Amino acid sequence: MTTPRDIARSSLGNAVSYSLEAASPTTAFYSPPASQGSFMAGSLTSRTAATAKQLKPFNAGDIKILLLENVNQTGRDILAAQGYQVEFLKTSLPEDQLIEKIREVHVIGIRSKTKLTAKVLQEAKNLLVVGCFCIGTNQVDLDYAAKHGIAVFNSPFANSRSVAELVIAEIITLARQLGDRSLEMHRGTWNKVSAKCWEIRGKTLGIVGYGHIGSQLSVLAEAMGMSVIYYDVLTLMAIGSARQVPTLEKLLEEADFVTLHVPETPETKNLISTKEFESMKTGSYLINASRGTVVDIPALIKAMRAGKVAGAALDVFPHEPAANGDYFVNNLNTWAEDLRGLNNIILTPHIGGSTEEAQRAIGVEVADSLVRYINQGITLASVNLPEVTMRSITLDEHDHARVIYIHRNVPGVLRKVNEILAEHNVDKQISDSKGDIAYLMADVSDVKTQDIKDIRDSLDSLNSRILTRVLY
Ligand SMILES: NC(=O)C1=CN([C@@H]2O[C@H](COP(=O)(O)OP(=O)(O)OC[C@H]3O[C@@H](n4cnc5c(N)ncnc54)[C@H](O)[C@@H]3O)[C@@H](O)[C@H]2O)C=CC1
Ligand SMILES: O=C(O)CCC(=O)C(=O)O
Repeated sequence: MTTPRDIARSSLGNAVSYSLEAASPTTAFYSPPASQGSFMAGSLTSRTAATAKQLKPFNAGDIKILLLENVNQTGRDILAAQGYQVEFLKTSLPEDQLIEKIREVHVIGIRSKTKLTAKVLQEAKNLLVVGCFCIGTNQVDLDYAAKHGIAVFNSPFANSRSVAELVIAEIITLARQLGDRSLEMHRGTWNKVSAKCWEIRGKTLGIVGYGHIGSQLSVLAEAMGMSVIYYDVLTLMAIGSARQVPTLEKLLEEADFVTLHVPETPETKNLISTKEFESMKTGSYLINASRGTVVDIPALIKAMRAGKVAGAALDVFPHEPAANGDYFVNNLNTWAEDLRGLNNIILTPHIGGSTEEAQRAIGVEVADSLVRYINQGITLASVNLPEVTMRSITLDEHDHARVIYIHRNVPGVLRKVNEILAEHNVDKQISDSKGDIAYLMADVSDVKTQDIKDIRDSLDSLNSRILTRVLY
């Protein structure tokens, strides 16, 4: 069934199909300015596409991109170098304003705060793709997006090291009560104490979630003389001398410092609550730089007041404000003032991944993924669509077109698609599925402008269709 979104998105395609002849020879080729789109190792897009033909599903200038949450300059440059229209905002937007804006755009770039729920996405009639300029993708309804042919990309590990380094800093800061001493000095109080201040050498670090961040942290912690144990739902190879433990309870019973590096899922909601605090060693410490929902904060407050937990560092919270300002109060999270009143607690505004290095690398990685997807339909690194890639159509290949057909994964689709493509020479074709959704890409030759419209119209008429794009 054709939805308003499909009509809006294909009308972009139609509008541009007819502008094919009007495209100037230079705009038909991919040649971003050398000064743009590269940082350090450089943008993948600008490195790999030199001899590739830039496929024209549209005039690049028709593509509207909204970048929220202060996406790094590197990413903005790569997208602007393509000639897309890029609107940039430093903050995220409240839902009503987001809905207004998202109706207009083909691409949205966000970080962790912008919630792309089904309610928001259903208003996004033109949206082709979402770029999460971060690791976490829990803020996007990935399933809804896939079912409506909206690809989602993220940066799976460019900020892992930054988070791991922050956690190392926090372990020492908590062990030495540095936060409290510093606050006292700022207030003019000299308070030289050693009671309950510790070296971290020889202490046990318990890592919950031994993925990119957890395993990186494991290496750093061992280098500083800590013993590392970890708990993960998967059996994972231990790095160095680290040791996997079979249950969360076992980890909590053994660790002096517990640090959380799991994604936000229904299973990780309140993963650490009253029962888990009871299992922890008296005088141990908790660090959470994963997602705010993973810790039951009222239970943490109780455990800290009771002396069970000697210190905590929280970088993430169940409700985080959309912009910087004086927002960390009870209006946002009912327990905010209780938390602020505790001793030896480090509270940071979700800055785990906020380093120049991480943000620059993320900007390049995600912008490259977006450009590849918009211009060539390549889904490599997509988190919600099957990962499909094919070599580019080259400048020598005239009258070639790339057909992309996102469809429901039901029997008989390939036969019908190939009947439609049969009048042309299919040079290469690939198809893959992920759950209910399949992604087919075919490069066909001997295709004239009128054929492009016919191919798209025929594919659009199939009832398995989610989205058709023909790039040429
Ligand atoms: N504070 C910040 O600025 C940042 C926070 N993050 C958060 O950190 C999380 C972890 O990041 P990565 O290490 O890159 O993710 P990852 O996907 O590489 O690793 C997560 C690990 O957690 C494990 N896991 C999942 N559910 C679990 C459960 N119930 N119990 C135990 N283990 C479980 C997985 O098997 C996996 O090994 C992200 O999902 C994100 O939410 C990521 C980057 C920056
Ligand atoms: O830097 C950000 O805004 C988000 C960092 C984060 O939590 C992530 O990458 O998942």
